[in-house]
Amino acid sequence: MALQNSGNTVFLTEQEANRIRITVQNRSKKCSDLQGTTRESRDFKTAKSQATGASLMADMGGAREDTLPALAVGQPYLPCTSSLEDLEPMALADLKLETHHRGRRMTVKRTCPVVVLAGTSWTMVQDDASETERLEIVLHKTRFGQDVLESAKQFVIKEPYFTVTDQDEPTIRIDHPSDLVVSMEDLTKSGLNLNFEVNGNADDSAAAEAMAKKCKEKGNKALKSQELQLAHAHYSEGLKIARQEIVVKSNPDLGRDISRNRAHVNLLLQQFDEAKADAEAALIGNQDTRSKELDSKAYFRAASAAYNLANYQDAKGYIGKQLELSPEDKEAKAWLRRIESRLREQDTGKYALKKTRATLSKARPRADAASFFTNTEVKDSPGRGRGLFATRDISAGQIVMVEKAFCVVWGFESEALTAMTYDVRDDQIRASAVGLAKATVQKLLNNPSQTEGVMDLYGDYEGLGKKALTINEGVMVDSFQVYDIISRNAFGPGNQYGEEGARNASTGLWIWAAYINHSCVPNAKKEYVGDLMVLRATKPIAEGEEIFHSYNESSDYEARQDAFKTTWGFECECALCVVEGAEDAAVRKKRREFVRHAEEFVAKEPWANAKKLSISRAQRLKRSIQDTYDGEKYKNLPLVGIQRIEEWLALANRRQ
Ligand SMILES: C[S@@+](CC[C@H](N)C(=O)[O-])C[C@H]1O[C@@H](n2cnc3c(N)ncnc32)[C@H](O)[C@@H]1O
Repeated sequence: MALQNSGNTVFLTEQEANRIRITVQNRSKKCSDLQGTTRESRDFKTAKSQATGASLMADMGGAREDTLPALAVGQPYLPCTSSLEDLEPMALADLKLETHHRGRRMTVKRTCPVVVLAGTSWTMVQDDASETERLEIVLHKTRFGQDVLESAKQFVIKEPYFTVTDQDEPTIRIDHPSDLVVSMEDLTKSGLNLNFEVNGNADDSAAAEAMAKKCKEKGNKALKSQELQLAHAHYSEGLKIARQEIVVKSNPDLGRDISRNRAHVNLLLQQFDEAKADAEAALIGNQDTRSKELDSKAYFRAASAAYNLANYQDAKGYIGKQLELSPEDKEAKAWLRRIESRLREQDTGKYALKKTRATLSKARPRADAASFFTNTEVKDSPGRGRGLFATRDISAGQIVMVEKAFCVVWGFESEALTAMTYDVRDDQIRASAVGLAKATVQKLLNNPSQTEGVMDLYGDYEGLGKKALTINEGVMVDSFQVYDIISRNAFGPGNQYGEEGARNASTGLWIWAAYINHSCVPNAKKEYVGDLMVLRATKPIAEGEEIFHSYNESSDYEARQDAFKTTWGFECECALCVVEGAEDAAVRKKRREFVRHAEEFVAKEPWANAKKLSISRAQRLKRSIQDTYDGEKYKNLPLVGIQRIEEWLALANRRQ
């Protein structure tokens, strides 16, 4: 992840790095020693107090505002890809340490309050045989703003992974949120038998209809009190019955009504794929006034879902249909204008960026704008994997591409979290945007149609592959795969709304821009308007030429190479790095010193009221850096070391 835009470079002392490394390596060793060991039965009281003590110790580093929590990226493992009904039940007593219990599932009840820590949440659970164990959810502990473990009392764990914490505490550990199924029955407390017996007689159909109606009413009530998840659960329960043949035959509109209502809840929960499908399933198609009114509502919901999925053409189609049914609907007309603006941006690359910027604030940090990609295409870039290439000539200053972020987590949002991660696979410690990875997983769980776009991005770990895999309980998302992709493809949109530090840097994922490779002599530069990335050409780019931007703008050759190696896993061989790398290390050291003086000067001296004396000093500083460059070798290359002091001089001279 590139944190350079936020100005928050994360430094880790050798001592801290070693502490993280040793903790993780010790745990890995412990885990392999313990593999397959039979679990010891635990008495609830002692287990709970042991776990509490250990977890307090574990969170000490993570709870302080001025430190970054350290997390281990252990050996990744795949999420469960089987439906619940294809898994064999197991009991807590069957657990073996450091084992993934593939092909098994376990139903447990929460028996104590949830302990919520910086990166994890844990609680104690019990099975039917009254055995007790610790259950921990790592990072993905919240969903729809609520702690997952707190949201229910009963859970089904798919293919439980039984391991130990860094403090030697045995625990069932959940890394992939799709491996933890929150019991619907527990949420709705209805105790309904959803597999309604279909005997085809009238009594059965009346009873089934009554049951589905009851679910719908409960859903409506929950929606009214803003309990969205609960409303969704009731509607889903109702739909399971209303979509059974016996009810479809006797009351086809019931399923449509519930679908229409669930479409609304889905929009509020940002589950746009299901919102769209529900809205379509709600369509009646009759020409009476009531049906037209209801269909108009359904089309509006479908349009809203499509808009949020950036399918503006679909959104236009749905709104068009709505306007056929309700030609005077003012809201629909306003939406049509909005959608047409997005289509214009998408097709022409013409934006009202000043106006868009003016609409942004901390309360509304995301831009209402479309992406523009037609000047670019993804192609192979020899030695660099894939890259982005110009499909036409682009002049300097012109827009190359504009992209609305797939996901941004702003520093002031509760999800923002940067952690130091130690990856046992390549022995590297990195500052990772774990908050962004978590938000991305969440977004994919909510909208499986987006999976392929994200999973096709560059990463080292193949995980579940590129396609969304869906089973009865929903889509499966491989969290390790997402972390991997985020660490190679995320950028920082900068501190646009304040409240940002190393621990909570703003970070985002722009899928199309993620195909752009790095060069220290780039031909494009990115800027941000909220979560909109605008990439402009800094020099003329010819059709077919590769687009490059800079992942790290440091003027220090060693620091740059280190960042490329650690964060991005490559060695930069651009023209500038070739010349700089061939220089005597003593020359680079001298330049580094001068640049440091210049940076201190820029930080201390405001250019606005700069006196002649300060300007002369700045000129001297610039010259001293300039003199470290060999004019002949750097003839066509940027002198990156002088850029900051040059900017300062330009501003100060303009004021004179
Ligand atoms: C954001 S992705 C860029 C797209 C990527 N090349 C792909 O195939 O999807 C970042 C990764 O691209 C590769 N990369 C980017 N710039 C490079 C360069 N100048 N030289 C070699 N590899 C580069 C590195 O593997 C890096 O981790």
